[in-house]
Amino acid sequence: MVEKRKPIPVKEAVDRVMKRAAHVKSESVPLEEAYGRILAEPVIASHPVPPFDRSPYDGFAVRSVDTKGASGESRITFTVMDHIGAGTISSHTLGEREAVRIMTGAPLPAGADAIVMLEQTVIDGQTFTIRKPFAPMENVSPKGEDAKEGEVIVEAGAFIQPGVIAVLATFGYTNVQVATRPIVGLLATGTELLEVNEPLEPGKIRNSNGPMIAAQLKRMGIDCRLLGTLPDDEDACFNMVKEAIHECDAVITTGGVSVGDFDYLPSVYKRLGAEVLFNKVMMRPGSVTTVAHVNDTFLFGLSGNPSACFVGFELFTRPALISMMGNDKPYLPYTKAVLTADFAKANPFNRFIRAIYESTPKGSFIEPAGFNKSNSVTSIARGNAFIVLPGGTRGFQKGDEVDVLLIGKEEGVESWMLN
Ligand SMILES: Nc1nc2c(c(=O)[nH]1)N[C@H]1C(S)=C(S)[C@@H](COP(=O)(O)OP(=O)(O)OC[C@H]3O[C@@H](n4cnc5c(N)ncnc54)[C@H](O)[C@@H]3O)O[C@H]1N2
Ligand code: MOO
Ligand SMILES: [Mg+2]
Repeated sequence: MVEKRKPIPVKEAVDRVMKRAAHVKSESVPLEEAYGRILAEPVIASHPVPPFDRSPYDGFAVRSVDTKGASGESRITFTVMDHIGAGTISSHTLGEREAVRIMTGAPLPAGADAIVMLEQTVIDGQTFTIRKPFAPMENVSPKGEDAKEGEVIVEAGAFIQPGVIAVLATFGYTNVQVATRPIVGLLATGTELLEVNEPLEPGKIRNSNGPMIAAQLKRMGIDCRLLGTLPDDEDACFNMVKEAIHECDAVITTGGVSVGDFDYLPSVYKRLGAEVLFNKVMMRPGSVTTVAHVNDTFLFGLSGNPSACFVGFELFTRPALISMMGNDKPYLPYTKAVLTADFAKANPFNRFIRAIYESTPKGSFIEPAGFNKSNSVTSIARGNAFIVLPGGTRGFQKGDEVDVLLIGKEEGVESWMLN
């Protein structure tokens, strides 16, 4: 008899996966390799930024007290005693109506408490005049204005984007403590599968899911262990997965998760004694996506159908792996957009339509990315987002506002916004 599966809502499925996403360890990496990793320690300012009062302009450092009373009719004259650029310290201490010619980034000389921009002066040899008074600290970039010593600048768990790299460099982190990347094994199953370099044969197709998933992982900065391609053979699949769970934090398979005569993943999970978190989700495509857990290893049983496989990864595998690295923004960014084409089909379950999203000054628009069945490979190539239509609806028209999840963004968001 065909196994009867109980479908659960997408949100419930996402929650069940996320609850099991345990943190991986951390490791130290050189700063040059830290981009794209997840911080395992907060970045704390080890000194004030800037570390000294400095000039934000090319100009003259003066004592504000000497500028009192300056006006167009009564200009005040200063004598230039020294000349410094960024990186150099003046040994001169300013006396009455003395100035140091100073360039952007250079520390204020002793006695100085204001900067006159070059454009605010009339220069004559070693002297210049000004026509307005300057307040104490006017045009000065004071020590600590950007960061105070001891301040937490970036929290642990943050995605290391180029700005975080800049802050790490500022504070002299030659090495950074980051979350280790989960070790992920990837296995494609299917007797019909040919390798990419093989010519087509009757009844066969090339394995496109394997390379696609490897690229989805790569987009997250995660390399995978390629476990190859296996025919629909229960023992072969069982042995491969059994071996892989000892070495991997997650094993991703594609194919063989439905109820067909050659769909062996359900019996593989049973033989492994794995806890199946779910094997039917109220969504299309990807309804048969199965997630299981055994010996601290996730088993992501993604569907063989390419679009279903892609959606299953983005909805379940991706946030789980991100959360395992301690990042608290694991979910796809959510937004809304206006449909620019009708979508007449009924949606018994939540539908995730591969779509082309565009944000313009006139608003955000979205259209399905062509042929959109579960077995479509082309719509994945054309899309950059999912249109999400709620289950139990039908007949969305051009002009309707729909829910959208954005794909391929460097950083995600903190919560899953849909049901
Ligand atoms: N009686 C039922 N039949 C099916 C059901 C169902 O509920 N009852 N579910 C359907 C749905 S929905 C999906 S999705 C598929 C899921 O199938 P499997 O995950 O078991 O995957 P396979 O049977 O192995 O293959 C399905 C399809 O995908 C192609 N495929 C497989 N692997 C790859 C790959 N690596 N690269 C490219 N394409 C791949 C395969 O050739 C098949 O065409 O089941 C429905 N059936
Ligand atoms: O899992 Mo199937 O793709 O629902 O489409
Ligand atoms: Mg099948």
